[in-house]
Amino acid sequence: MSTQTQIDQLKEAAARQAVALAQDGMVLGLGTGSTAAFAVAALGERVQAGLKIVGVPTSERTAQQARSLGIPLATLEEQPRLDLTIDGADEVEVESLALVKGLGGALLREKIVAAASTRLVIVVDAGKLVDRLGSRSPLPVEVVPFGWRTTQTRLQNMGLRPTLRLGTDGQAYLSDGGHYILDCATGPIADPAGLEIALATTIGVVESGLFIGMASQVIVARPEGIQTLQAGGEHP
Ligand SMILES: O=C(CO)[C@H](O)[C@H](O)COP(=O)(O)O
Repeated sequence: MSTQTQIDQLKEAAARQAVALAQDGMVLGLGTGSTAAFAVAALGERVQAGLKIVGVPTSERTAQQARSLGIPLATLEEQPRLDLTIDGADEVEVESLALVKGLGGALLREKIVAAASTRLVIVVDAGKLVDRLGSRSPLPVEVVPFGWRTTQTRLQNMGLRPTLRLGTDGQAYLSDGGHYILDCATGPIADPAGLEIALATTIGVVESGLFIGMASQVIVARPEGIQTLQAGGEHP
């Protein structure tokens, strides 16, 4: 079996554990990415078996998958409070459960949905765990297309190394919101909360992939078993 197949099996098992938290009557945020897709698939099975929930998708991609599985969907306007969101992440800082998200391109909608959720449960494989955010992944920053090079220069002046994300067609990648993404090499980030505030007040920036103080629980797929990290300490 290839390593990738093994990682996928572990991610699927961890995603199923997250989906086991869903209960009748809940409004659920549906994340985006390959791990979140395993969770949506498992949720689809539970809905087909009779679970009564409503999902709020974080991307057009996830909405399409959920619809194909018969998961009832709502907008945030229809369901402004969510009980639980299940999503993936690109990096998890072990001590704080701060996250980098957005390599899948859905960071803005993911952050809006996460902020409306009572609980945000993140599912990752162990390779995503880091001591400091920025150690293994670039930090995606969603920006307005108009004047994006001036925004890029502002980010460079903050010490980041931003590169415009391209789509498979070689053109600038467009998020569901019609924005560009600048993937910023940062190196280990000493003060993620400070950087998030600095980015939020940078002209041209729509949102950053820093999710600080949002995750309530991280379910980690490890070859030796599934581990749950809770905000405030590991779960037995
Ligand atoms: O933030 C995301 C999408 O915007 C994804 O959750 C993140 O990129 C992880 O994706 P994957 O599970 O495919 O590794």
